[in-house]
Amino acid sequence: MANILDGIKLSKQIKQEIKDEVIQYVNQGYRRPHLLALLVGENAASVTYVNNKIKDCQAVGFKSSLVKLKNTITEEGLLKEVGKLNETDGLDGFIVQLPLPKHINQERIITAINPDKDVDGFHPVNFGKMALGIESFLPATPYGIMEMLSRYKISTEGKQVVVIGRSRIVGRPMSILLSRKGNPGDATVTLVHSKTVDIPKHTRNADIIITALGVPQFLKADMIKQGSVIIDVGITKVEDFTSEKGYYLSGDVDFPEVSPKASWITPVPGGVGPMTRAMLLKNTLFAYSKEIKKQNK
Ligand SMILES: Nc1nc(=O)c2c([nH]1)NC[C@@H]1CN(c3ccc(C(=O)N[C@@H](CCC(=O)O)C(=O)O)cc3)C=[N+]21
Repeated sequence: MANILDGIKLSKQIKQEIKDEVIQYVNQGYRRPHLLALLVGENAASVTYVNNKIKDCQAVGFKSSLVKLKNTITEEGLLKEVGKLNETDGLDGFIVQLPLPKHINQERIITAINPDKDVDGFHPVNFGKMALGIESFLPATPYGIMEMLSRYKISTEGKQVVVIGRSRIVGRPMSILLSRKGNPGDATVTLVHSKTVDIPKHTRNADIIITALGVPQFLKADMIKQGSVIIDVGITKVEDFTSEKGYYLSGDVDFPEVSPKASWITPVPGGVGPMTRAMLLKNTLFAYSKEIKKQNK
Protein backbone atom coordinates (compact mmCIF):
# COMPACT_ATOMS: atom_id res chain seq x y z
CA MET A 1 0.00 0.00 0.00
CA ALA A 2 1.31 3.41 -0.94
CA ASN A 3 2.37 6.10 1.46
CA ILE A 4 0.33 9.28 1.23
CA LEU A 5 1.90 12.55 0.12
CA ASP A 6 -0.04 14.79 2.47
CA GLY A 7 -0.48 18.20 0.85
CA ILE A 8 -2.54 19.56 3.71
CA LYS A 9 0.09 18.78 6.33
CA LEU A 10 2.94 20.14 4.19
CA SER A 11 1.08 23.28 3.19
CA LYS A 12 0.38 24.01 6.87
CA GLN A 13 4.09 23.69 7.60
CA ILE A 14 4.98 26.03 4.71
CA LYS A 15 2.33 28.55 5.76
CA GLN A 16 3.72 28.54 9.30
CA GLU A 17 7.21 29.26 7.92
CA ILE A 18 5.82 32.14 5.84
CA LYS A 19 3.90 33.50 8.82
CA ASP A 20 7.06 33.44 10.96
CA GLU A 21 8.97 35.33 8.28
CA VAL A 22 6.21 37.96 7.99
CA ILE A 23 6.29 38.46 11.76
CA GLN A 24 10.04 39.11 11.58
CA TYR A 25 9.57 41.77 8.90
CA VAL A 26 6.72 43.41 10.78
CA ASN A 27 8.77 43.44 13.99
CA GLN A 28 11.49 45.27 12.08
CA GLY A 29 8.95 47.93 11.16
CA TYR A 30 8.19 46.90 7.59
CA ARG A 31 4.73 46.80 6.02
CA ARG A 32 3.05 43.46 5.31
CA PRO A 33 3.25 41.67 1.93
CA HIS A 34 0.26 42.45 -0.28
CA LEU A 35 -1.34 40.06 -2.80
CA LEU A 36 -4.28 40.96 -5.03
CA ALA A 37 -6.54 38.68 -7.04
CA LEU A 38 -8.36 39.91 -10.12
CA LEU A 39 -11.50 37.97 -10.87
CA VAL A 40 -13.46 38.40 -14.08
CA GLY A 41 -17.02 37.07 -14.05
CA GLU A 42 -18.58 34.65 -11.61
CA ASN A 43 -17.38 31.17 -12.56
CA ALA A 44 -18.23 29.16 -9.42
CA ALA A 45 -14.89 27.33 -9.23
CA SER A 46 -12.95 30.56 -9.74
CA VAL A 47 -14.92 32.31 -6.97
CA THR A 48 -14.09 29.45 -4.58
CA TYR A 49 -10.38 29.45 -5.47
CA VAL A 50 -10.07 33.19 -5.13
CA ASN A 51 -11.86 33.22 -1.78
CA ASN A 52 -9.52 30.47 -0.57
CA LYS A 53 -6.52 32.52 -1.64
CA ILE A 54 -7.82 35.48 0.37
CA LYS A 55 -8.24 33.24 3.42
CA ASP A 56 -4.68 31.93 2.97
CA CYS A 57 -3.38 35.50 2.94
CA GLN A 58 -5.12 36.27 6.20
CA ALA A 59 -3.74 33.11 7.77
CA VAL A 60 -0.11 34.13 7.11
CA GLY A 61 -0.50 37.84 7.86
CA PHE A 62 -0.52 39.19 4.31
CA LYS A 63 -2.68 42.04 3.18
CA SER A 64 -5.03 40.83 0.45
CA SER A 65 -7.36 42.47 -2.02
CA LEU A 66 -9.93 41.26 -4.46
CA VAL A 67 -10.93 43.12 -7.60
CA LYS A 68 -14.08 41.79 -9.23
CA LEU A 69 -14.86 42.75 -12.79
CA LYS A 70 -17.96 41.98 -14.87
CA ASN A 71 -17.55 39.24 -17.45
CA THR A 72 -18.70 41.73 -20.09
CA ILE A 73 -15.49 43.76 -19.65
CA THR A 74 -13.59 44.25 -22.91
CA GLU A 75 -10.04 43.10 -23.49
CA GLU A 76 -8.91 46.74 -23.59
CA GLY A 77 -10.72 47.40 -20.31
CA LEU A 78 -8.98 44.49 -18.63
CA LEU A 79 -5.61 45.57 -20.04
CA LYS A 80 -6.18 48.96 -18.45
CA GLU A 81 -6.90 47.33 -15.05
CA VAL A 82 -3.73 45.26 -15.32
CA GLY A 83 -1.79 48.40 -16.23
CA LYS A 84 -3.06 50.10 -13.08
CA LEU A 85 -2.05 47.18 -10.87
CA ASN A 86 1.38 47.09 -12.49
CA GLU A 87 1.90 50.65 -11.21
CA THR A 88 0.32 50.29 -7.76
CA ASP A 89 2.91 50.99 -5.08
CA GLY A 90 2.93 48.60 -2.14
CA LEU A 91 1.27 45.86 -4.17
CA ASP A 92 3.82 43.05 -4.31
CA GLY A 93 2.00 40.71 -6.62
CA PHE A 94 -1.29 40.00 -8.30
CA ILE A 95 -2.93 37.18 -10.19
CA VAL A 96 -5.54 37.23 -12.92
CA GLN A 97 -7.69 34.21 -12.17
CA LEU A 98 -8.06 31.87 -15.15
CA PRO A 99 -10.01 30.96 -17.21
CA LEU A 100 -10.96 34.32 -18.68
CA PRO A 101 -14.15 34.86 -20.71
CA LYS A 102 -13.82 33.61 -24.28
CA HIS A 103 -13.84 37.06 -25.88
CA ILE A 104 -10.62 37.95 -24.06
CA ASN A 105 -7.23 36.87 -25.37
CA GLN A 106 -5.66 35.24 -22.33
CA GLU A 107 -2.13 35.37 -23.69
CA ARG A 108 -2.37 39.11 -24.29
CA ILE A 109 -3.49 39.71 -20.69
CA ILE A 110 -0.78 37.55 -19.17
CA THR A 111 1.86 39.27 -21.26
CA ALA A 112 0.65 42.67 -20.00
CA ILE A 113 1.40 41.79 -16.37
CA ASN A 114 4.56 43.33 -14.91
CA PRO A 115 6.87 40.26 -14.66
CA ASP A 116 8.08 41.48 -11.25
CA LYS A 117 4.50 41.23 -9.90
CA ASP A 118 3.61 38.04 -11.77
CA VAL A 119 3.41 35.77 -8.72
CA ASP A 120 1.64 33.11 -10.83
CA GLY A 121 4.84 32.84 -12.87
CA PHE A 122 2.81 32.81 -16.09
CA HIS A 123 4.45 35.71 -17.97
CA PRO A 124 6.64 34.60 -20.91
CA VAL A 125 9.65 36.28 -19.27
CA ASN A 126 9.18 34.24 -16.12
CA PHE A 127 8.47 31.10 -18.11
CA GLY A 128 11.73 31.69 -19.98
CA LYS A 129 13.67 32.20 -16.77
CA MET A 130 12.11 29.05 -15.33
CA ALA A 131 13.18 27.09 -18.43
CA LEU A 132 16.73 28.44 -18.24
CA GLY A 133 17.15 27.94 -14.49
CA ILE A 134 17.34 31.67 -13.73
CA GLU A 135 15.76 32.62 -10.40
CA SER A 136 12.15 33.69 -10.95
CA PHE A 137 8.60 33.02 -9.88
CA LEU A 138 7.75 29.40 -10.59
CA PRO A 139 4.17 28.50 -11.54
CA ALA A 140 2.54 27.50 -8.28
CA THR A 141 1.37 23.97 -9.13
CA PRO A 142 4.67 22.63 -10.53
CA TYR A 143 6.50 24.53 -7.76
CA GLY A 144 4.27 22.83 -5.18
CA ILE A 145 5.07 19.43 -6.63
CA MET A 146 8.82 20.18 -6.56
CA GLU A 147 8.46 21.21 -2.91
CA MET A 148 6.51 18.07 -2.10
CA LEU A 149 9.14 15.80 -3.68
CA SER A 150 11.86 17.70 -1.88
CA ARG A 151 10.24 17.64 1.58
CA TYR A 152 9.34 13.96 1.31
CA LYS A 153 12.92 13.30 0.13
CA ILE A 154 11.78 11.53 -3.02
CA SER A 155 14.80 11.51 -5.30
CA THR A 156 14.26 12.33 -8.97
CA GLU A 157 17.89 12.06 -10.06
CA GLY A 158 18.21 9.74 -13.06
CA LYS A 159 14.57 8.69 -12.67
CA GLN A 160 12.17 8.14 -15.53
CA VAL A 161 9.39 10.67 -15.14
CA VAL A 162 6.27 10.75 -17.29
CA VAL A 163 4.18 13.93 -17.25
CA ILE A 164 0.72 13.55 -18.77
CA GLY A 165 -0.60 16.80 -20.24
CA ARG A 166 1.23 19.75 -21.81
CA SER A 167 -0.69 22.73 -20.45
CA ARG A 168 0.90 26.13 -20.11
CA ILE A 169 0.51 26.23 -16.34
CA VAL A 170 1.13 22.63 -15.25
CA GLY A 171 2.35 19.91 -17.63
CA ARG A 172 4.77 21.90 -19.75
CA PRO A 173 6.54 23.75 -16.90
CA MET A 174 6.55 20.56 -14.80
CA SER A 175 8.39 18.67 -17.52
CA ILE A 176 10.97 21.46 -17.77
CA LEU A 177 11.54 21.79 -14.01
CA LEU A 178 12.18 18.08 -13.54
CA SER A 179 14.62 17.97 -16.44
CA ARG A 180 16.61 20.92 -15.05
CA LYS A 181 19.85 20.39 -13.17
CA GLY A 182 19.47 20.09 -9.40
CA ASN A 183 17.36 18.48 -6.73
CA PRO A 184 14.52 17.90 -7.43
CA GLY A 185 15.46 17.63 -11.08
CA ASP A 186 18.07 15.67 -13.04
CA ALA A 187 15.28 13.37 -14.24
CA THR A 188 14.70 11.90 -17.67
CA VAL A 189 11.35 13.37 -18.59
CA THR A 190 8.80 12.22 -21.13
CA LEU A 191 5.90 14.58 -21.80
CA VAL A 192 2.90 12.72 -23.16
CA HIS A 193 -0.33 14.29 -24.43
CA SER A 194 -3.49 13.81 -26.46
CA LYS A 195 -1.57 12.96 -29.65
CA THR A 196 0.79 10.48 -27.99
CA VAL A 197 0.57 6.98 -29.42
CA ASP A 198 0.28 4.40 -26.63
CA ILE A 199 0.45 6.39 -23.39
CA PRO A 200 0.47 3.19 -21.23
CA LYS A 201 3.72 2.08 -22.93
CA HIS A 202 5.35 5.20 -21.46
CA THR A 203 3.68 5.19 -18.05
CA ARG A 204 4.56 1.51 -17.44
CA ASN A 205 8.24 2.45 -17.63
CA ALA A 206 7.93 5.43 -15.34
CA ASP A 207 9.37 5.69 -11.84
CA ILE A 208 7.30 8.83 -11.29
CA ILE A 209 4.03 9.76 -13.03
CA ILE A 210 2.47 13.22 -12.88
CA THR A 211 -1.05 13.40 -14.29
CA ALA A 212 -2.39 16.80 -15.34
CA LEU A 213 -5.09 16.19 -17.90
CA GLY A 214 -8.41 16.56 -16.08
CA VAL A 215 -9.93 13.22 -17.02
CA PRO A 216 -11.38 11.49 -13.92
CA GLN A 217 -9.92 8.02 -13.18
CA PHE A 218 -7.71 8.12 -16.29
CA LEU A 219 -4.71 6.35 -14.76
CA LYS A 220 -5.40 2.68 -13.99
CA ALA A 221 -3.34 0.09 -12.13
CA ASP A 222 -2.36 -1.77 -15.32
CA MET A 223 -0.76 1.44 -16.64
CA ILE A 224 1.89 1.70 -13.90
CA LYS A 225 4.78 -0.35 -12.66
CA GLN A 226 5.01 -1.68 -9.12
CA GLY A 227 6.39 0.87 -6.64
CA SER A 228 6.04 4.00 -8.77
CA VAL A 229 5.35 7.46 -7.37
CA ILE A 230 2.00 8.92 -8.46
CA ILE A 231 1.25 12.65 -8.39
CA ASP A 232 -2.30 13.61 -9.33
CA VAL A 233 -2.90 17.21 -10.40
CA GLY A 234 -6.35 16.56 -11.85
CA ILE A 235 -9.36 17.87 -9.99
CA THR A 236 -12.73 17.52 -11.68
CA LYS A 237 -16.19 18.01 -10.24
CA VAL A 238 -18.25 14.92 -10.93
CA GLU A 239 -22.02 15.12 -10.46
CA ASP A 240 -23.28 12.82 -7.75
CA PHE A 241 -26.82 13.24 -6.50
CA THR A 242 -26.27 10.80 -3.64
CA SER A 243 -23.70 13.07 -1.98
CA GLU A 244 -24.56 16.04 0.17
CA LYS A 245 -22.97 18.64 -2.10
CA GLY A 246 -24.37 17.10 -5.29
CA TYR A 247 -20.86 16.38 -6.57
CA TYR A 248 -17.54 14.92 -5.59
CA LEU A 249 -13.98 15.86 -6.60
CA SER A 250 -12.15 13.35 -8.73
CA GLY A 251 -8.47 13.23 -9.65
CA ASP A 252 -6.98 11.80 -12.86
CA VAL A 253 -5.96 8.65 -10.97
CA ASP A 254 -8.14 5.68 -10.11
CA PHE A 255 -7.00 5.91 -6.50
CA PRO A 256 -8.50 2.67 -5.09
CA GLU A 257 -6.89 0.52 -7.73
CA VAL A 258 -3.62 2.43 -8.25
CA SER A 259 -2.65 3.13 -4.61
CA PRO A 260 -1.92 -0.52 -3.62
CA LYS A 261 0.61 -0.72 -6.43
CA ALA A 262 2.31 2.66 -5.86
CA SER A 263 5.01 3.55 -3.32
CA TRP A 264 3.81 7.13 -2.86
CA ILE A 265 0.60 8.81 -4.00
CA THR A 266 -1.18 12.16 -3.64
CA PRO A 267 -4.84 12.16 -2.64
CA VAL A 268 -7.46 14.38 -4.33
CA PRO A 269 -8.47 16.52 -2.59
CA GLY A 270 -5.67 17.14 -0.08
CA GLY A 271 -2.65 16.62 -2.32
CA VAL A 272 -1.38 19.03 -4.95
CA GLY A 273 -4.18 21.64 -4.54
CA PRO A 274 -3.19 22.90 -1.07
CA MET A 275 0.48 22.95 -2.16
CA THR A 276 -0.44 25.19 -5.12
CA ARG A 277 -1.99 27.68 -2.74
CA ALA A 278 0.99 27.62 -0.39
CA MET A 279 3.42 28.28 -3.25
CA LEU A 280 1.46 31.32 -4.39
CA LEU A 281 2.09 32.74 -0.92
CA LYS A 282 5.79 31.85 -1.22
CA ASN A 283 6.04 33.66 -4.54
CA THR A 284 4.37 36.71 -3.02
CA LEU A 285 6.80 36.68 -0.11
CA PHE A 286 9.66 36.47 -2.61
CA ALA A 287 8.32 39.48 -4.56
CA TYR A 288 7.93 41.36 -1.28
CA SER A 289 11.43 40.58 -0.01
CA LYS A 290 12.97 41.76 -3.29
CA GLU A 291 10.98 44.99 -3.03
CA ILE A 292 12.02 45.58 0.59
CA LYS A 293 15.68 45.00 -0.27
CA LYS A 294 15.42 47.49 -3.15
CA GLN A 295 14.04 50.14 -0.79
CA ASN A 296 16.89 49.59 1.66
CA LYS A 297 19.52 50.44 -0.91
N1 LIG B 1 -4.30 32.70 -12.35
C1 LIG B 1 -4.57 31.47 -11.91
N2 LIG B 1 -3.71 30.87 -11.07
C2 LIG B 1 -3.96 29.61 -10.58
O1 LIG B 1 -3.14 29.06 -9.81
C3 LIG B 1 -5.16 28.95 -10.98
C4 LIG B 1 -6.03 29.62 -11.85
N3 LIG B 1 -5.70 30.86 -12.30
N4 LIG B 1 -7.18 29.03 -12.24
C5 LIG B 1 -7.59 27.75 -11.75
C6 LIG B 1 -6.43 26.89 -11.33
C7 LIG B 1 -6.81 25.78 -10.38
N5 LIG B 1 -6.11 26.08 -9.14
C8 LIG B 1 -6.31 25.38 -7.93
C9 LIG B 1 -5.75 25.81 -6.74
C10 LIG B 1 -6.00 25.17 -5.54
C11 LIG B 1 -6.83 24.07 -5.48
C12 LIG B 1 -7.15 23.43 -4.18
O2 LIG B 1 -6.80 23.94 -3.14
N6 LIG B 1 -7.82 22.28 -4.18
C13 LIG B 1 -8.25 21.58 -2.97
C14 LIG B 1 -9.74 21.33 -2.97
C15 LIG B 1 -10.55 22.58 -3.10
C16 LIG B 1 -12.05 22.30 -3.21
O3 LIG B 1 -12.59 21.71 -2.26
O4 LIG B 1 -12.63 22.67 -4.24
C17 LIG B 1 -7.55 20.24 -2.87
O5 LIG B 1 -7.11 19.73 -3.92
O6 LIG B 1 -7.46 19.70 -1.79
C18 LIG B 1 -7.38 23.62 -6.66
C19 LIG B 1 -7.11 24.25 -7.87
C20 LIG B 1 -5.40 27.20 -9.29
N7 LIG B 1 -5.51 27.69 -10.53
